[in-house]
Amino acid sequence: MLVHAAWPAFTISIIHGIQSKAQIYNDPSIDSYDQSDGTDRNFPPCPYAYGAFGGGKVVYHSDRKAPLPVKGTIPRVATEVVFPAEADREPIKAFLRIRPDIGGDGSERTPYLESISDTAVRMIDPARDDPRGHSSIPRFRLSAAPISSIYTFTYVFPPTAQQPEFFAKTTLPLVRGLLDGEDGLLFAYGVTNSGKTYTMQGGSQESSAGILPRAIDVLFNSIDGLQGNSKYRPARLNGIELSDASSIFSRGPSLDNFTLPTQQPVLSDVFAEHFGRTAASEVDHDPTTLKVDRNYEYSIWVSYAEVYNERIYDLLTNVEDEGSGPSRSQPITLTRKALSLKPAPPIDNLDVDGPVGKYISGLTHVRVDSAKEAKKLVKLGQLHRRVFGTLANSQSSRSHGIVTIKLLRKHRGEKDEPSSYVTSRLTLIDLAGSERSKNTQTSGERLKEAGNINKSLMVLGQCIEVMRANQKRIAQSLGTSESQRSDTRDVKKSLAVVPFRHSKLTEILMNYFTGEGRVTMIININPYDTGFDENSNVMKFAALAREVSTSAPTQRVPPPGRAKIPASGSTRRIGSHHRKVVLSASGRGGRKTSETQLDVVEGKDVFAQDEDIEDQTDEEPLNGLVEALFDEIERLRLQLFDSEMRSAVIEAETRKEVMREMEERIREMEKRFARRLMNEVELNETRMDAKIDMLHRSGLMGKTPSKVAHSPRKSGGRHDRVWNSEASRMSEGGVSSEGDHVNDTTALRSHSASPLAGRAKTLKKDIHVAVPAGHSYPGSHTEDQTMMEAIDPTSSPLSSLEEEESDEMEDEGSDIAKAESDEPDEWYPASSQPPSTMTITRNESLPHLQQAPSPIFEKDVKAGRARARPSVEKMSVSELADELGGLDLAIEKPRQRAIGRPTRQSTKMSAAEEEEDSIIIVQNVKGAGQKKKKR
Ligand SMILES: Nc1ncnc2c1ncn2[C@@H]1O[C@H](COP(=O)(O)OP(=O)(O)OP(=O)(O)O)[C@@H](O)[C@H]1O
Repeated sequence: MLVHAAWPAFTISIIHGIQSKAQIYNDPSIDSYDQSDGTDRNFPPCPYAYGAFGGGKVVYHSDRKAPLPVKGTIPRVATEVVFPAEADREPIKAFLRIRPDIGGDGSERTPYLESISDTAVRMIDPARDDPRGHSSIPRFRLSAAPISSIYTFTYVFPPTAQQPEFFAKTTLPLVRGLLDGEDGLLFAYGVTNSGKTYTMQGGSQESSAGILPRAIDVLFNSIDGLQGNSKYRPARLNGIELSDASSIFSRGPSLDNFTLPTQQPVLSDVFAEHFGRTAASEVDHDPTTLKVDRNYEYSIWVSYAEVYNERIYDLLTNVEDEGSGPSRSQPITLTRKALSLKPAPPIDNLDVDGPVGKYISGLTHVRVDSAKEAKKLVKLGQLHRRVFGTLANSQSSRSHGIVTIKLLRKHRGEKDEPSSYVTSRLTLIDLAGSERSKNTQTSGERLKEAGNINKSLMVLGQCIEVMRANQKRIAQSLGTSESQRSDTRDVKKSLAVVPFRHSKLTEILMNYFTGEGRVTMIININPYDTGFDENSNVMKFAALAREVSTSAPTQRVPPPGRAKIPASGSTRRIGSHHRKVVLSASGRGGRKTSETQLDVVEGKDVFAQDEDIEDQTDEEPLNGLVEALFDEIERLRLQLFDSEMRSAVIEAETRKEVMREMEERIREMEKRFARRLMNEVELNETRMDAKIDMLHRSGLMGKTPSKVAHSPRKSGGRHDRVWNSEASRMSEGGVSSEGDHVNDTTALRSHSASPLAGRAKTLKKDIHVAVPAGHSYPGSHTEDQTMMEAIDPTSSPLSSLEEEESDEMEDEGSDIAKAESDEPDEWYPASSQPPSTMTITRNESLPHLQQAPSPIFEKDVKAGRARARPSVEKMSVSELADELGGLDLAIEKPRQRAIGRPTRQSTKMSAAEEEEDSIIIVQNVKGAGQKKKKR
């Protein structure tokens, strides 16, 4: 409401507009409506509510005698008043044009946008793709835009689309409308370098003429031979005025009226260069001809304005230089005037009630009699745009270029008076790049310029958003069900005010959105070297705009009588703004030939006309608060950019650091695993040795040490040496017959056969204690100690080694370690019956071991060289061999597993099996397949 109070004139006019429409609904003659015909019910379009809604025919009935209907009741009435059908409202058309890759480096780049149909595209954030090709892994993104989105358009033009095809689909219908007396607006929206200017003007190659020169061609083709010689010219928005003979731009061909600044060397260089060169596209001629009513005579007028830094300038006026220096080194002062916007008088547009929009006061309209002239004029405007531009020698457009083609039409049979003329206009706008200031690396004057570009485009987006919301609300109030329906008059009163007045651009465009006219939007996208975020914003803008409808134009009829408006008046200067522009001219081959500094004086309301001065209400400054808010938005935007940059830097550094740490840890893990693998291999070998020892001791101890010693696998090994020394000791002392029934503790130690025994030290001890009682081995463990080592898995060297490894892995938080620890630690198959407690039964013989003669000594036994113990004799050699085979297998298993992935399971399984073979274990069976957790 604060905002409303700030713009009384504007708000009042808006309210007035709404009221004037509302009067229709309040009119007792239109007191009810009927839906009995089954058509969709719709209110006529209200230009101030900016409401377009639904489709279908609207039929209002009238009965003057009947009272105003109570909300919700729909009495049937007699008289029928037909308002513009819903079909007369049409949504803004949005065409997408994808720019081809013109990188020039020959490398094929993949666009982040792909067409999925003629009307839809999918946009996928390239940042989603990991540089290593893991596209499914999303990287950290700063962007708030969704990773992948689908956008729909009226039509999508692929990069291969050619200019003629593009023109025919997008602009030709608007040209058709212009010839029929309808208004049309087309604007190109997109970030810098996306192809807006190429689309509008064209390129330098053959057949690359843009939609503007093609539209001019089609117009002149169509009215060929029907051009009139009128004394009137277009004025304001849709009005006409008498041409003033004194006005240099009153008649065409007006190009002759322009003087090139030949006195200024640099300017003349630039102008000559520009005018002297003819691009291939300029000779293009679109042959399309549209059918027109040949009973009319036509005249075409062209104007070219630019909105730069929230000021409007005429690009079709002579460049005026004041006090330019005598030499090239001194800056040339160029002056140009900023034009003001004025509300168009109702007489200019009788199609709508109340104010219909604003026009650029004092804008030059030049009559053109041929396509060639018109194109030259546009070229001149382009040149002025360049000369006055901030980036004078850049191809980038930092202003919004607005070309308006007006067509005056008069029936041949009518008198040459204002009331006989109908004006229609087609406005083509090449908007400045929509990217944010961060990409333009601007500062000072350019920052302001970028801020103003942002502002005007932002306001355009806001207007579209508000219009869309208003239209939605009106559509809802006309809901199909009784419960949804509400009084549209109330809804319209509460509609939000569309902020057209917040920028010059939207003020100029206002009439197209609120009055009649077709609006076409071209979205230019460069999916190769333009930011994803920027293009996402462009796409969102297009998606919003597509939901807005405008009043379809109706063919205008001449007004009953036009007020005579004076052609021109005196001028006066109000204010000015100085700006420095460096201009350089380049010779052939793009070589810079001359450069000079221009002092551009941009007057605010310079040379305002008398009539304008009288009507200064329009130029009241905007509410200070609104301006301050815009400044604040810009400041916050810059702050946001700064913090985004800082975050990006921090993120990059953090990533690097984390990467370094990870690499370091992976290297350490590799080393640790290699070490562990080696340990496993060594352990397995040692375990094998222990097995062989056991076998010898159980059967043929002392008889064939040399055979074992000569085993090729173990020859010369550490174990052999131990074995030999033990064998010799045993042969010296002899093995007592009691040796068959060894002391239980001794048996436990010597046959514990745990893989832990594989450790050489332990093995030595075991072997040593196997000697008859009374012999001791220096430094040996006590029997009890050894027993505890044998039965306690945690005290074994292997277990401690595993513990150590496991702890290391867990400490590292390694996935591998976790995965391993998550696996069942020890699964005992049903047959193995896991021991829940293990007790050693003392004073029992070990028949199994005693009866197992080694196949290694089988030959000796047979040959009588070795004497088997009595108990051994009871067992056949083949039975023993079977047993051994089983033992071998039990040993082999963990060896194989150790190579793949050493686990505690494999080690303990083998240990358990060995224990079964070597000692008698009383097992308390808990159940088959029971999982024994290590921790
Ligand atoms: N469809 C196309 N085919 C071939 N070249 C193209 C096409 N669209 C654009 N280009 C080329 O891409 C470049 C940039 O295009 P253009 O100048 O039209 O971008 P822009 O959006 O107008 O940029 P700015 O907003 O800075 O003015 C130009 O060299 C132009 O010739």
